[in-house]
Amino acid sequence: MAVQTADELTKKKCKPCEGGVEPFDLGEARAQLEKLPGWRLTHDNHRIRKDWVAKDFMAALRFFEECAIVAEKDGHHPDLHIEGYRNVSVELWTHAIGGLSENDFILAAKIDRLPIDLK
Ligand SMILES: C[C@H](O)[C@H](O)[C@H]1CNC2=NC(N)=NC(=O)C2=N1
Repeated sequence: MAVQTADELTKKKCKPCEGGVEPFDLGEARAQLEKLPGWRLTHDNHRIRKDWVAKDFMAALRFFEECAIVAEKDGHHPDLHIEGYRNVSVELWTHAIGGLSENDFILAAKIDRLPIDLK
């Protein structure tokens, strides 16, 4: 998969995925992450994750709601983590293929455009 800019990714819509798609290999994932500041590989390079510190608990949950709206619109869903009432992380992977697909990078780029009240 050719590397896309964050802007190019935000212009795309996630495609329904029920398997049968080859996951990104490590090289492809690393190359695409260059265009997505703050995102890193986790879970043996099968997921991508980014962390924020929200202003407070409600700001964290408002951010999660924004993420949920984008996820539902695109039909692709993040794992959402909150610890210590305001430390939030979003983790993305394509469950149907047990690894990373273009959908994960599309959603990451869209999530980066969402409003969040930071600490
Ligand atoms: C048909 C539709 O694409 C699937 O049910 C979607 C729903 N949301 C999803 N979200 C994520 N992260 N991975 C999936 O494999 C997935 N599958």
